[in-house]
Amino acid sequence: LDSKASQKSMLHPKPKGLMLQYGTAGFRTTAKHLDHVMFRMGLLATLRSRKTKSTIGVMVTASHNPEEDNGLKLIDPMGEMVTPSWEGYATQLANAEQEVLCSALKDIIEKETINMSETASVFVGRDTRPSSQRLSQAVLDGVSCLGGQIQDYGLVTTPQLHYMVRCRNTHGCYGTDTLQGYYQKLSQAFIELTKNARNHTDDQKRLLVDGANGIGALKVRELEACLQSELQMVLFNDGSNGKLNYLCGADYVKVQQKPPQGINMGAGERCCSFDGDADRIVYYYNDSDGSFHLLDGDKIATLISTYLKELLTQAGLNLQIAVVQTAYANGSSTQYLEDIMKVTVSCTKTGVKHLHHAAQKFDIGVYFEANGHGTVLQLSEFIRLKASVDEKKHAAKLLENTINLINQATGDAISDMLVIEAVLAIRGMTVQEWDSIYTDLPNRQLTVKVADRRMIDTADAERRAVTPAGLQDSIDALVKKYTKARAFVRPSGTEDLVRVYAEAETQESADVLAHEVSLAVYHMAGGVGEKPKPLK
Ligand SMILES: CC(=O)N[C@H]1[C@@H](OP(=O)(O)O)O[C@H](CO)[C@@H](O)[C@@H]1O
Ligand SMILES: [Mg+2]
Repeated sequence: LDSKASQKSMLHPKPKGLMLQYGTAGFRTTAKHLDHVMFRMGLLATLRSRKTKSTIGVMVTASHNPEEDNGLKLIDPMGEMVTPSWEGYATQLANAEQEVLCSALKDIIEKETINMSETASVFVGRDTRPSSQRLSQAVLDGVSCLGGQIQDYGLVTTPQLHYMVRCRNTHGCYGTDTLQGYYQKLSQAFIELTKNARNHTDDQKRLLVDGANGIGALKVRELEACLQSELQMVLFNDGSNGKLNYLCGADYVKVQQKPPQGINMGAGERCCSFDGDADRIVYYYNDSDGSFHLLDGDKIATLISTYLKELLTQAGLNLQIAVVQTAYANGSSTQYLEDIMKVTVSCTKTGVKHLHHAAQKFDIGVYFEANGHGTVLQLSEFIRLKASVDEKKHAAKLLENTINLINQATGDAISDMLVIEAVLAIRGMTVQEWDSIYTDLPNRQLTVKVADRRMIDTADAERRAVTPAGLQDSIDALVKKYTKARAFVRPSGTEDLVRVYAEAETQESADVLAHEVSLAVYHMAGGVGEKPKPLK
């Protein structure tokens, strides 16, 4: 075994000195540097599979990042992200120099007392990046090198692979582990939910979809065939000529606060954007006066939690529903959920794994990052659908179908889109009505380059900077100058920079505050390069 692993690993050599870290959402860097990481993660996934006696997933993708990048995400047995202690192993294994790779492997096997004669099973998927096929081949090499069984799903969205893993390890209780099984489960639930919906006119059924020139676009096409025209999607940025994530996709729309290129929006038309691996979604529309309105993860969480809360009441179920957010959640959304909806709101660090974990603590946990990554957890365990009164029966049926529509393994742009479309149809709500539930505080996100972003340490779910000394005091003093203002800074977990967030009563104040805070970071936390310039 040893000699096989070391021989094979020679075919996937590690560039000497290259150090990478399993970050907020896995490995991510320029595709050229990833071959050895892929091979080694194939090895690691096989160990993880033996350890858990379950199927493990490996997804090759760099999500919303540029086409030239790539990356990898490891998926644990229930379809969730890999557990933190194994993220540590992933980093160790990725960084081991060639000569010590085998002993690094042995260390893990010993520490975790892994029985190498157990069978191992690994599911592999990839996005549409040009480098993904070659890199996923390296993963497969790693798996077969340690004798693991492989199922290669080829081109799938990240959440589809999470779904497959969950299906396999729950022995069919969650669904069938094929693409057809995925489309059928979602589309049946969607059709059940919407077929008797009040205002499901052709107008209401129309949705413009920006596929970010990625995998989401391909998969929307496949889904479409199963929806029996209950949803009429018009697809833009389908990858036929544009570049992946370039001037389009959910991240671009959220950060730039403007529509993607390549979409043809009529006034009031409902539009959505996926990111490059289709695990995020944001909605938006243009007013009749041409002004752009974004409905981000916070608006989505509000819509879904309000709908679920109402259904629970109608079904006579007394369950605690909570919304989990991060510091990036718009202050208006938090206020609306807590004060008007009387829903518990909890705030965690950035990164889906933190939100997912926090959401598991409630009967029903709705979690969304402001950028549109999120889902709902634990519906099925708690809802016993034994309603007797007719009205209750109806609500219970709606709940049952809603559960089937949700990908509980992870945030899923396709599933979230169908949930949102169903809720809007059931409530007979336009995108403008949804938007007007509360009004976002104007906000701005900026980034600052510093010599070492680890200089900044945060506390209180990243809302306060503990180091460098004095930085938080400066931020507090700046925030005080504006009405309804809030600002915070944190080191990114995926890029070598510091992120700055500010919100305030007017866009102008939010912009100025974000710039002032950027300057404070630049001066106090070792900024490099040009001083941050004010926004125009
Ligand atoms: C402000 C922001 O959007 N941050 C993103 C980004 O993390 P950073 O740690 O901020 O780089 O990428 C993560 C992975 O995709 C995502 O979970 C997170 O929400
Ligand atoms: Mg993504």
